[in-house]
Amino acid sequence: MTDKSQELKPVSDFIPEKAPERYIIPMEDDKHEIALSTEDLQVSYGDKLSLSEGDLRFERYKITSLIGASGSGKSTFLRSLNRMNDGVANVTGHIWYRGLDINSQDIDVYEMRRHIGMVFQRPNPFAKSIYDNITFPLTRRGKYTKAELDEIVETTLKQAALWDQVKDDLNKSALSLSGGQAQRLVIARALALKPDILLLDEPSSALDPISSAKFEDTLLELKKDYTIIIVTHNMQQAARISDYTAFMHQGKVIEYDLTRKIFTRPKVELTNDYISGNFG
Ligand SMILES: Nc1ncnc2c1ncn2[C@@H]1O[C@H](COP(=O)(O)OP(=O)(O)OP(=O)(O)O)[C@@H](O)[C@H]1O
Repeated sequence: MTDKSQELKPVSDFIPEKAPERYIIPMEDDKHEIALSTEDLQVSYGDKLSLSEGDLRFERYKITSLIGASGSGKSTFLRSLNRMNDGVANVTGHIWYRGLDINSQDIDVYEMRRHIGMVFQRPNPFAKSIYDNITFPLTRRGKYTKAELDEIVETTLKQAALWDQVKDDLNKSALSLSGGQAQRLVIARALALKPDILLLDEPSSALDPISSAKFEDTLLELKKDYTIIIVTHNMQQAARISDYTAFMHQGKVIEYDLTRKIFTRPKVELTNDYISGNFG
């Protein structure tokens, strides 16, 4: 397998030649870096087109929320961004990341996923110790000393705001953690691969309000170093944590703007209807 990461250009060097005009992030100055962008993205499950006109640009070190009613295509969009729909759906169009179209056939998908990590709705720790949950994906593909692994475990658990709670129990089974702790462990596991971008699919829907609030604090802390794209049904959450929000409806991005604009003065009536609770 070729190591495509060799060819990745610094994000700052990359300005898509053919940037989709329709949903370009509303830039208020010219200091915005684009971490990832999609162009003409379409996703079909069999004959059914579930995502079209998915042209978005995601800004680096920001949180972007994807909101919309059930079945509007949010997860379909998100999962396509790191090729989780391979073998499940037909995904056409381009996903630009550091100058590469990562939707093309010759991409090393596993390597790409080290750069673009994903956390699912239900925390899915492995039936292993807390320590091994973080180190297992690393040692499968590379060589690390014990000291290096110790360091990674401590750093990522601190980043995910879990270290203080588990530092004396690293050999305990991850299955003994609470839902909120397990979700933070899964985040730590994703961070251990040092991704650029974190894709989160309704990551706090299974959490109680206190765990969810802590989780939001963790995300706000993480955005200093990571670009985060999150699917959420919780509009208060989108309004609290995200810089940008895309509203989706029936497989299309209807409106994409700064979060404060989407939630205070959306341009499209349908967006207004959705955020006012008139449907969904
Ligand atoms: N694996 C699949 N096979 C067939 N159809 C699918 C599959 N996954 C999603 N779909 C269809 O694609 C459309 C979009 O679904 P998707 O899960 O992306 O929506 P969503 O906005 O994330 O919904 P929710 O908020 O309920 O998770 C739906 O009509 C759904 O039935």
